[in-house]
Amino acid sequence: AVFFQGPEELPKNAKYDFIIAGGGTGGAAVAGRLAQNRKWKVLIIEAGPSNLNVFATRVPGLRSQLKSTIVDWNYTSIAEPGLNGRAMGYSRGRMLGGCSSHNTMVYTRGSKDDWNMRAEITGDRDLTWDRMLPLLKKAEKLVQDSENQREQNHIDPSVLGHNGPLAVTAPYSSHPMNDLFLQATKELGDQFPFVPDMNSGRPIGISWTQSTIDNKGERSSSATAYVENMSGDNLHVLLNTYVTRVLPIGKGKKAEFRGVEFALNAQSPKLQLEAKREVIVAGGVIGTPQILMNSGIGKRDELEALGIKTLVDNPSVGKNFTDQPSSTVMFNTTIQNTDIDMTAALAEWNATRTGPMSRAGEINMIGWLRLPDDSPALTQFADPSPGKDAPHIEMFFKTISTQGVVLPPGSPNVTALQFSHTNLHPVSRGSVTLNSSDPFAPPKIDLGLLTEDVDLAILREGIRNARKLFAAPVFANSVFGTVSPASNITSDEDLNAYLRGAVVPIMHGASTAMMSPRGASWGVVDPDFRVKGTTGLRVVDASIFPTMPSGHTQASIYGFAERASELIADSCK
Ligand SMILES: Cc1cc2nc3c(=O)[nH]c(=O)nc-3n(C[C@H](O)[C@H](O)[C@H](O)COP(=O)(O)OP(=O)(O)OC[C@H]3O[C@@H](n4cnc5c(N)ncnc54)[C@H](O)[C@@H]3O)c2cc1C
Repeated sequence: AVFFQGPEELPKNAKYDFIIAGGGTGGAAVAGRLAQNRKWKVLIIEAGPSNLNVFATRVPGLRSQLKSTIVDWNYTSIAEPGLNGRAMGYSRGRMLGGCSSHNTMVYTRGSKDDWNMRAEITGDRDLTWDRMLPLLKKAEKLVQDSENQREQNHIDPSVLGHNGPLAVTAPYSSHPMNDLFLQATKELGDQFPFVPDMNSGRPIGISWTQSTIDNKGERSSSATAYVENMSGDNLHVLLNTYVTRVLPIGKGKKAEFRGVEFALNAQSPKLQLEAKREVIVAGGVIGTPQILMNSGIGKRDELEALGIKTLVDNPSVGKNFTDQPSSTVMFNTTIQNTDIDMTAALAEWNATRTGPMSRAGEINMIGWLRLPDDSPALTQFADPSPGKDAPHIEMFFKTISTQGVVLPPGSPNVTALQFSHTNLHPVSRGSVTLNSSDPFAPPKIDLGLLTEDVDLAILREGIRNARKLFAAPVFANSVFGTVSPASNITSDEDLNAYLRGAVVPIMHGASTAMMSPRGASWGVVDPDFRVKGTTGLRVVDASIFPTMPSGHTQASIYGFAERASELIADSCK
């Protein structure tokens, strides 16, 4: 690819077939695929810098150092009514690769039911698990970890793709917790069976974690996979440049939005370019609705109240914001801690690309819980999961440490097994709306978390079931009661109070430009990713998700990006 550090460097009279607004996970993936046709000139316009000079994006173990830096948008939500009025920090990557350049790298395709439900909601049979599988595999490249450890029984090699650009592996440490979990799967096999490969379509139980890390112990992102690895000089990347609007060209019946307006910053002049074929908006769950609304595509009365002329009246833009509510649960434990000597670990990574810095964590197992049918959450409320192959809760085991444990003053130090405990299929919805007609002004973000009682009920049952998991015989002498929530917090009322004070968004925001059937009176894009009521304009990122996956979001985005790339290429034949 050819990089430009700002609009002044862009060649005069440059002409592009496709312009991608936002070079994040979806945007860089679709750009890289389109640019494989060397006859097409493709331009990415990305608000942030290149990933290439950001050291911490390369080192898996340094990922948490990227949050709240200049390569993060550092959004803040409103005071959330469901979270005791707490305003939440909301991290989004602001560099080439977007969130895939700074996320935790967990790679989860979700369950078969997720994709089948997406097909049902959108009326597009091509989104079923069976039909999406070849596209997911097209993105993936199963690699051995950088320590060349045997992956037998950690990954089923027949499940993942082998020839795609995105490296996926299951690196592991020698921490004793991994074996303890395997023993627990034998003792509690009914509810927590061992899952040989969590990406095989039914992630229910305990499995080895798969990560987007390559064989050299470095992060694999949409930037490294699709821009660095595969592109030629027909892919141009305009960095540090903010897309303010997409613009209609001509005066057809359906507005042809092939124009893009952009600027270095709020003080600099706005420039325009016209794509010969299409504009693809990929600004992510917040950036995409913001760009659409600034362009006059949104709910008429909301836009007009800000003085923005409505070009396409679509009340769904920015609505349906969905994220998975999560709280850190902690169990008191005497198992060996996972603390590492950062300096030594970094020296090891620099020398040999091995050790703790080459992994996303020291505990390498992940837990997926499907609540039993007679669980109070499912007898009181309609089951929000897409089907019996889908878990309700994810337990992402993070650390065993005294660090991060917050107890009342004067309490003795406690070493805690800490994990994020996440409701994968929330029913609560939030929104992204504009605060002003200034395209640079951060939008108003309402996460909407825990505004529906069923979401609390699922989390409560998740905690109760986690307590059952750690009551397995194998943990009898090493894992004791929960310290967060405290062991005496057991009633619905007490758990609700705890959760409202503890839940945070897991940062998997989606669905603010949701895909719906062609002709539907709701939704923002058709199943071919085209923005309803327009031509020449598509959206490819997490904002189009019809539903959340039973897991993390990046794999779904790569799958959608692969599909969009094929549809776009087909429509240009
Ligand atoms: C801290 C964190 C940890 C996570 N961990 C995981 C994980 O382990 N596994 C997983 O699967 N998912 C994880 N996720 C979620 C996942 O990474 C995201 O859902 C996904 O990468 C989002 O992809 P996207 O294409 O929708 O948007 P993004 O990747 O956010 O891309 C949007 C891009 O558009 C750019 N942009 C926005 N507005 C403009 C504008 N006006 N002009 C120009 N450019 C613009 C942004 O800078 C960005 O590069 C995590 C997310 C976070 C924040």
